[in-house]
Amino acid sequence: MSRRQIYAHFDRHSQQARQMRARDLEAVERTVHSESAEEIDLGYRQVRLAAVRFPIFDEAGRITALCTQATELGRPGLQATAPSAADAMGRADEGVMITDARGVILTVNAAFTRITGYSLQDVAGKLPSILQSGLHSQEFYERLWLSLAEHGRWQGEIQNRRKSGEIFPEWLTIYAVKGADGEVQSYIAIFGDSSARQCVEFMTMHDGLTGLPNRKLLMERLSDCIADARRRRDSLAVMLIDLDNFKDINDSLGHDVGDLLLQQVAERLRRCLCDAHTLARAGGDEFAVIVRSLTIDEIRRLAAHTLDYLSGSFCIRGHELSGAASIGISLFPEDGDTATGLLQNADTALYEAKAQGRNRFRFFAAEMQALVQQRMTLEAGLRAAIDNDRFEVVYQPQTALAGGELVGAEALLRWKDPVLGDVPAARFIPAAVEAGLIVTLSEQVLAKVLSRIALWRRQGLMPPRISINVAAQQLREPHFVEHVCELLETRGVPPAAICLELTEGSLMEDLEGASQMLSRLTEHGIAISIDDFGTGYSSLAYLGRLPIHELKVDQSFVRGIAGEANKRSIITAIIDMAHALGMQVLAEGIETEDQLAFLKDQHCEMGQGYLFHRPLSAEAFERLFVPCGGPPPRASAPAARVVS
Ligand SMILES: Nc1nc2c(ncn2[C@@H]2O[C@H](COP(=O)(O)OP(=O)(O)OP(=O)(O)O)[C@@H](O)[C@H]2O)c(=O)[nH]1
Repeated sequence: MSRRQIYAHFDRHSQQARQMRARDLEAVERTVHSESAEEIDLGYRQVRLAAVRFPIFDEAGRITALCTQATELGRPGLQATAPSAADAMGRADEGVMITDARGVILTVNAAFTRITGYSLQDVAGKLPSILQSGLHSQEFYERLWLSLAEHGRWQGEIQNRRKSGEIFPEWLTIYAVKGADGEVQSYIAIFGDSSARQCVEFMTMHDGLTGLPNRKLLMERLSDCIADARRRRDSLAVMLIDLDNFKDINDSLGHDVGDLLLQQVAERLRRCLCDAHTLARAGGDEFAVIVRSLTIDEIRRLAAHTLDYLSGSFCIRGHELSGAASIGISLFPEDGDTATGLLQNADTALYEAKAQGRNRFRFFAAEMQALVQQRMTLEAGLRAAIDNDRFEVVYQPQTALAGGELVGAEALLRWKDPVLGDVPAARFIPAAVEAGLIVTLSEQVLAKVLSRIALWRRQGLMPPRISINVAAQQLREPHFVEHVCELLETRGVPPAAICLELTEGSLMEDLEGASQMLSRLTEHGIAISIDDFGTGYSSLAYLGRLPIHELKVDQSFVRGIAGEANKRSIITAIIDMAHALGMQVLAEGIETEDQLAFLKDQHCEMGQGYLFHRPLSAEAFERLFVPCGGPPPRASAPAARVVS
């Protein structure tokens, strides 16, 4: 190619680029779609195109992109005539419908027939309402027509009905085509499911993981449904479905497995809820359902059915996982008449369902708001108390029943909040569990107690063995044993100086895992005590297999010593069996001489309670220590016996 030919080649292309750009700019400036017939010289052949340009708008009505769809019309010479609109429409992938200014359908293209099932003969002369699904409110259509009148276009997702009766979502753009006099001459509606534009729009309105409508689309649909329910005086409810303890699955098996579970849950929900209800992913592990035209009883049954349906296990990468969930429900109009209000109150009801133990549904009730508010205040207070180290550890002494000497103490938490005042442990511990703060809090206490023991030892004092409570959630931490050992080592505290107290329930959650963990703790020389013994359902046969040093008889039994023969029998049985298994027994909540006498009679080794001491501050407690040189307190744990 000569230099002149090369220049000519580039000239031709830059000229074509300028022409195309001019057409793009024109479509952008006019903010309407435009159609044109174009010829492109590819150098090796001429191409004739029917091009349609669509501006793509953001929510504020600004143009964010321009989409050009061009269809080759054939080589010049093969097709001598200029492309007609019908020709371009016939080749388009998207459904196209053209109406006159009154909305009467003039023509449709082949893609329209493919998507809707209606031929041109079926719809010519009819109104587009032939496609209506009945799922949109009057207000929805009013907004559509208003937008067409004001801006000359409308764009959005619409649920339409095919000739077969099936309802389908489509991304629709309608243009009002005006004549020179400014009057609307016709409307062009373009819809389909194969263009990049629709794909982009779909992505902004749908959740990428599950393909469900996202929160944005949920809010739009909910607003439409509210308007529709108001107009038709129909019922409407919002169900918020949140998976229970989903975080544990992410934490233990990884986000990938969590993602797969979310996808399968979405699929199961799709199957469980028929098309009449709109399902969306509201965010995280939360799904929302817009329930239309059901009575309260029907909604109740739907919620119970949904929980049932989800609670069947899911098999993901070889793991059997639970899809158990909680549901909060709000009703229109009594619980709110806006999308935001209904969702907020469904969320409050959901919070209540979680607080009451999960795997249940709750309808919103006005009094829940106060409860939720209280819990949120408590949770915020807890977070601040943890951050600002506002918890005080007090020590309740433990006494040998036979000789009366000090043998240990249980570290107990006290919280005096600047706003909430004294908050009892029975209130803040469950709240910390509920808020997912119990592990952080327990670790803080452990570190605090070990630092105090280290300080006493540095001061030459000889503290007795200190018992520290361990939460069930801590046992699930994979590096719990290492963490405890590291804390002991860095503070220079011997393992025998502490005893870890666990509840029966926390062991029974995963007996195998707990057994391994306890073995490792005792191998390091740490004593183990079972708290609140007798209140759970664990059998001594199970516990006998675990390396446990001590059983604590729950104070409810001790309180019953005076008047309830069965409580006395239970205590006797616990003590006898514990001794047979090589464990010592400590009775909690001893308040009277009679209780003490009975327990001594049964050879219960130790006790704690107001009869001996109330919980004491660290300073008051240390005054009980035996001075150096005196008889040493029993700081070392008795050997645990494992019965196989
Ligand atoms: N795998 C995965 N996890 C997500 C996704 N979005 C949010 N999450 C996680 O989902 C969890 C949801 O938190 P919560 O609902 O408070 O936790 P939960 O364990 O289910 O607790 P409850 O709802 O109180 O039973 C968080 O740990 C998020 O990190 C996602 O797309 N994929």
